[in-house]
Order: sequence, then C-alpha cells, then structure tokens
Amino acid sequence: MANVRDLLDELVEGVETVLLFSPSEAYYERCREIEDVSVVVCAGDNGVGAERFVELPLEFVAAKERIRFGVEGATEEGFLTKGDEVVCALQLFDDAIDSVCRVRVGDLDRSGVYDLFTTSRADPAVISAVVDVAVELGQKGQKGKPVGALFVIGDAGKVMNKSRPLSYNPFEKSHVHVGDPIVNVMLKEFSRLDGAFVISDSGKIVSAYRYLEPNAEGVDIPKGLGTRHMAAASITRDTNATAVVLSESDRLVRAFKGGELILELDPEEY
Ligand SMILES: Nc1ncnc2c1ncn2[C@@H]1O[C@H](COP(=O)(O)OP(=O)(O)OP(=O)(O)O)[C@@H](O)[C@H]1O
Ligand SMILES: [Mn+2]
Repeated sequence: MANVRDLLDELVEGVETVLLFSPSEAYYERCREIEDVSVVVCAGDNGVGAERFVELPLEFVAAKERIRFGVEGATEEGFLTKGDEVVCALQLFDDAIDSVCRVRVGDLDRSGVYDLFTTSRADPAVISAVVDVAVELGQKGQKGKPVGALFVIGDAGKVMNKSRPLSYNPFEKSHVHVGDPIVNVMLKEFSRLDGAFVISDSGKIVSAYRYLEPNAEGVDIPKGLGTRHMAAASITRDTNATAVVLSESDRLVRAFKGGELILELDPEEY
C-alpha cells in the first residue's frame, strides 16, 4: 500500500543538490547533515553562512521566477550544470519552508532577469526598484491612462553627455533616489513627460526630460517597437547603462543592455 512518503521519495529520488530558498538557520543546519547531497542557499543575504550561496536581489513574488532565478544563479556559480536534477525547497504559503519541487537544469527558459541584476554596473536593488516602478506604471497607467516611460540606469555621466534636455530638469537641485516611495510617485507623475529619466548607479535621479542621442547605427530591436525602444537599445550599446522601458503601446516592460533586449515582462503577470 503506497503512502505519502513514497510520493516524496519519488520526488527526491537520485537528486544530489538541494536549493533552499531563505531557510532558517535551524533548517539549513538540518539539511547540511543530509548525506551525499549538496545544499545551496538562495536568499537576500547569507545570514545562515552557507558555503554555497546565491543572492536574490529581490524576493520574487512569483515562486516560478524565484526558482528560475535561483537555478540560473546556482548554474552561473557552478553549483549546478545543465541536465542536473535539483530539489527546491521554498516558502509558498507559510512563513517557513512548506513546499518542495523538482527541476531539471536547462528546462527553465532563461529569463534574463539574472543577467539584468548581476551583470549591470548599477546596484541590483536600484535595478529592481526601477523595474518595480515600470511594472506598477504598466499595471495602473497614469491617472488610468496607459503611459510609456524610459529609465536609463548607470553610467550617468556618459549618458548625460549623449543626450540633451528637452526642458528644465525638475531633479536638477534635488538629491533623491529611486526606491523612496515619494520619489516613485514623482517618477510616475513625470512619466507622462517626454524623454528619458537618467538614474545613477546608486539610484540617484539625475534628470528627467532627457532626449537621448546615441548612435543607433547597427542596433536592431523587435519589429513594431519605435523610437523610445531604439533609443533605449542604442544608449545601452554606447554606454554601460541598463535601460528599462515601459511601452505605451503594448504595456510590456523591457530591459536592454549592451544594445540587446534581455528581458520582457508583462506587468499583468509580474
Ligand atoms: N531618443 C529619445 N530619447 C528620449 N525619449 C525618447 C526618444 N525617442 C522617443 N522618446 C520618447 O518615446 C515616446 C514615444 O515615442 P515612440 O512611440 O516612437 O516610441 P515607441 O518605441 O513606439 O514607444 P511606445 O511603445 O511607448 O509607443 C516619445 O514621445 C518620447 O517621449
Ligand atoms: Mn510608439
């Protein structure tokens, strides 16, 4: 007569690596004792002192995104290789680990989110704060109307040299940072203006209303996208900046780096 344990045994059969998402110290210590299994911790910080650790720059709301990011990170760090079967243990409903799933490395399509956060010059928390603002704008629009926005993050000096003001810069004398709730409201307010926001590596809002003038030579973007996206792709090819774009036409959030589209998010799913 099969029992629940048989089901779980099947799930973990032959697995050599366990990914623990934000475990407690006690939970981590218990898992460390398990024989011939290596443990990788994925969390915002390595509070448990794990030897194998993957930093999550944000607590992804969607479990699948969290798992995808953790598996991508563990693969990048060399803890996993394509084809490995790994068990992921994470919190879904409780505030402790309450769910287990099995994933084969390579089955999850690359989300690009990992690159966006880990290979950008700007601080990962700044990137996630900007993505959050773009996603919220995509979900709610500005006063209910769809709006587009272009955020250029990092390498701000070079970006400013490759652009010019469309009007006075409302952030000229201020010293405000993205991620501050009041500033996020200001960014949404100003998003109906033309031009791009320029944000420094550390998240300071350098300028709004900026017209980017990169060299668009040889940069190609998906058909149907227009000048805002072309400017985003081109400026990231000409500088070390990352660009996050919210499209007014299709409401998707996209990220560009090195002239390439590396991420496309539907705010409705995020
Ligand atoms: N080089 C640029 N620098 C800064 N902002 C730009 C630039 N080009 C376009 N924009 C901004 O993008 C807005 C939309 O332009 P356009 O419709 O051509 O872009 P798009 O890529 O189709 O974007 P969307 O999908 O939002 O319509 C413009 O009104 C302008 O505010
Ligand atoms: Mn357009």
